[in-house]
Amino acid sequence: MKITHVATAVIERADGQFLLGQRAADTFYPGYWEFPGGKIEPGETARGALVRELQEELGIEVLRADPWLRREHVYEHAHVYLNFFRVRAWQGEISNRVHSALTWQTPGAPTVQPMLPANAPVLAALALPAFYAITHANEIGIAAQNEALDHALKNGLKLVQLREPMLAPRQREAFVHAAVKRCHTAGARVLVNSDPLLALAAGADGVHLTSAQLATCLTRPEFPLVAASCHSPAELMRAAQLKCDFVVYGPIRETVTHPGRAGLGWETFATEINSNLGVPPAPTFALGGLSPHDLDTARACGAHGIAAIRSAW
Ligand SMILES: Nc1nc2c([nH]c(=O)n2[C@H]2C[C@H](O)[C@@H](COP(=O)(O)OP(=O)(O)OP(=O)(O)O)O2)c(=O)[nH]1
Repeated sequence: MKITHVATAVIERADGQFLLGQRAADTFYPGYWEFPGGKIEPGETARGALVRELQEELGIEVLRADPWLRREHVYEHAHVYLNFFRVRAWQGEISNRVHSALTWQTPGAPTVQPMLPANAPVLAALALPAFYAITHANEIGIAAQNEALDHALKNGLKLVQLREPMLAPRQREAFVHAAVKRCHTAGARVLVNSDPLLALAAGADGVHLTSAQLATCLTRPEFPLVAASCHSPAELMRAAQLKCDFVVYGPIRETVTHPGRAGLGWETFATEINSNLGVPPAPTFALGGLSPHDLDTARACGAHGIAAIRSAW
């Protein structure tokens, strides 16, 4: 079946809610909810199609569209390749011109059903926050890390990686058990770096695989969340094949943790995460010498968000 290329928009208001439209009666999957967008016409870029579709469907002019996820799905009627953009800036009032209804929804808590089948992973990705904080108790000490973690959780941190390969096993175990409780009490999700058994024992939400583990892991570990560290397009592809929920990719800049490893820079980062791997990559957090100030640049390059060790605490 020939592939139909589609451009789709996650249109987001300043309060974080995003827009869904209900497919009209005369379409495939009538009554199903979808992101606004449509087929890319011959000669059009994905971005060009997005701008045109949002004008036609909603009467708005897109001011900025950041590339985000790609998804491939085979329906009975079509084999689609969806190019998702995040749209946070537009001009004009949204008006409903083609859908049965429009609704604003909260990431992670949609209240409408059914969704188009291709979109389940997209909705899961939308529920991931833009910032992924990584611990380094081995460097700053366990007490200081606990204090910093509590402070960050109080300020809204929602996704944490406990990355403590250098702590002695007993200390690491105690730190991880306590940190998982701290995160859950604050409503944050938490992954344990490289140790599925400890992640399971501590009740963590998932495991974060090192790139070496990614290379040898044959099936997706059984956790609600599985993430991986990637440093090349081949590793991005492997993570996508394993159905990782997200990856971190870098380093963007040279870091204290990896001295001598030159930074990729934003241009290479953008080229590599947007390259055609044969399989669309998982949502990607940029990593390596970054702070929340870099979020805007990361998003313009196609990242989901930013991951950080030092600037997180
Ligand atoms: N707009 C949109 N389409 C999606 C999403 N998810 C998803 O699988 N699709 C699929 C459904 C369609 O097969 C295709 C979108 O093309 P479309 O909306 O222009 O096409 P259509 O077949 O509904 O209508 P038409 O242009 O043939 O009249 O992509 C989504 O979130 N939004």
